[in-house]
Amino acid sequence: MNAVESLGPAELDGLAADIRAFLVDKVSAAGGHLGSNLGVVELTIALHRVFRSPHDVLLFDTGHQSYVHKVLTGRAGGFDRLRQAGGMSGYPAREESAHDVIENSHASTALSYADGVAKAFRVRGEGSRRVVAVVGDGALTGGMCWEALNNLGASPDLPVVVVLNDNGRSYAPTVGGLAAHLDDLRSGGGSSVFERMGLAYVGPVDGHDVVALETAFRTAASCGRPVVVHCVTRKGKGYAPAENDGERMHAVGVLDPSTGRPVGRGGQTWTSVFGEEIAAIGASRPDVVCLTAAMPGPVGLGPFAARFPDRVFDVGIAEQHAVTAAAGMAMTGLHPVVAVYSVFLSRAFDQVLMDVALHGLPVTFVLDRAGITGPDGASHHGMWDASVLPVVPGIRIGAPRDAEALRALLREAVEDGTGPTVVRYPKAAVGPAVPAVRRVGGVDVLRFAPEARVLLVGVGALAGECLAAADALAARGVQVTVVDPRWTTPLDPALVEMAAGHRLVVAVEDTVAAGSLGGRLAQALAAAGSDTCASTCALPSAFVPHGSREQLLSGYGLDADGIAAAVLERLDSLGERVGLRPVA
Ligand SMILES: Cc1ncc(C[n+]2csc(CCOP(=O)(O)OP(=O)(O)O)c2C)c(N)n1
Ligand SMILES: CC(=O)[C@@H](O)[C@H](O)COP(=O)(O)O
Ligand SMILES: [Mg+2]
Repeated sequence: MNAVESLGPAELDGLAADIRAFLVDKVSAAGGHLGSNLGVVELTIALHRVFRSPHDVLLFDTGHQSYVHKVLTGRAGGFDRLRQAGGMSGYPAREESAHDVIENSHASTALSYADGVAKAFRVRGEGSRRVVAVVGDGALTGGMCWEALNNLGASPDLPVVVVLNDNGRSYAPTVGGLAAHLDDLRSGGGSSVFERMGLAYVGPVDGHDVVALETAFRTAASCGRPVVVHCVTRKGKGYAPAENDGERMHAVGVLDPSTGRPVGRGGQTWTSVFGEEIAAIGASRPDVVCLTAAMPGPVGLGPFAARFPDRVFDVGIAEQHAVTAAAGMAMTGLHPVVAVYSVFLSRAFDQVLMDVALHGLPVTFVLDRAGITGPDGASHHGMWDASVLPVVPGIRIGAPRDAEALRALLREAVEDGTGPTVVRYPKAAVGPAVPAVRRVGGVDVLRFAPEARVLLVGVGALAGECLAAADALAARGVQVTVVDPRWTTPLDPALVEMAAGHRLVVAVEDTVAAGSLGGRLAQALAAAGSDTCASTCALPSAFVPHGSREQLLSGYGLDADGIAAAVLERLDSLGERVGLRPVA
């Protein structure tokens, strides 16, 4: 018997209140997902009273709403270091507990996992084990959910319980026909789409009444076939600052719990610079429209939406649809800007390749949270796009080093009518302006040392670290020229020519080394017969854990000290480290 099974109704109410207070206390201190977890307190308590985790398998779609599950499975102590390096993950983590299954924080996957796990139990003769998938109304707007529902509807003997956590919103209110249907169901209207597809339907259920939830879950558990339990909840329940917040405090930084106000954050971010500039562009370019996958606020489309509400399209958590709908818009004379987090574009690679690039369509992808993001861990770092997308024929990828460069690259991107363009930047405050001393071809020279035998190629936001590294190296007698390629794909011939004039070129990139600019530069130098040694300071093809962006970048040598050390090491290996002045 687990900790919650034996509790009576009064004790259950007390437990729910205690958990809510605990969540506000811990998440306001560490940052994390607050509104979503406040909304699933009773739901998760009821789950653990009815189902025997881990014998029965509990799956959380997206996983950002699994904090209560972690409390109920013995991990309350982990919240003091939530999402910190070496601390507890903000998502289910298999190494943390046998109760955790899905580590991927990308939405709309849990029903497919459920279909697979349940079919595997049947094949293995373990058909008595129930499979429960908790999915939000936002995640349910994702196409994979409907692929899974289609299969579940064809498998009447699978004991899968789909717990639909319907709070009516992702960050913003959930959009589309599904939202209208769920509204109908909430008001008791007609048969559900789920029943029409072959699943059973239980609900709507008050998602904050543990007894009602238990009854519904027991009914569902006993029907031995795929069933949807439609739970109606409130995001942010029990904490007024969350309940009154425009995004219900979906994802927060450190807060003052008494007021809900952010503590210590502020300053210009890449996102805010984008938001201002795209709104300015929209004023002079009526053909520019913007698309978001349920994240208008987080990607910075607020200013554009305020000025041009008819030119912003929130498609729900449906990146594949966003990209191909944008292709349709581009085919029809518009210039769409698809604003998504870098890592979420991964699931729409085919759409970028075959719906946009194959047709040479002018779609601009603005990828926020590119590179190491930090606290959201392995399935959130935007470390793949700049290494995967360069294979797309005709694509151009730009990485700004400062706010002015972002504005310029964005304008160049929306001016380009020949094919897909990408502008990518990290989850960080925008650093100080980094002026160029001159431009050669498309390449900005940031620091020129006439006798330099070393060329540092600083990509995007890491250009500042490269300048600091060059200072450190100069103090030790190693002269370095530093450049910013601006557009990292396609490779600028001026960059190749510049690199060929040096003994060593090191590209510094917030992306996976395989497919990086440094790798492509090495290939181009070899093809040109150059004996320049080309190298890259980048990320490994690995799943990088959570931590702060600064810590993780430093750990991978992507800060000034690490870059300087890498240059010295490579010079050493080339026998070029003569006459080195000792560190002062
Ligand atoms: C593929 C993908 N796109 C976007 C996101 C960002 N994201 C995280 S949670 C969320 C909203 C989820 O809404 P819902 O499923 O209703 O859960 P709730 O927070 O309301 O409980 C979004 C858009 C994501 N995790 N995965
Ligand atoms: C779970 C999810 O994908 C988002 O909520 C994400 O965690 C938000 O990330 P930011 O906090 O970087 O906006
Ligand atoms: Mg929701």
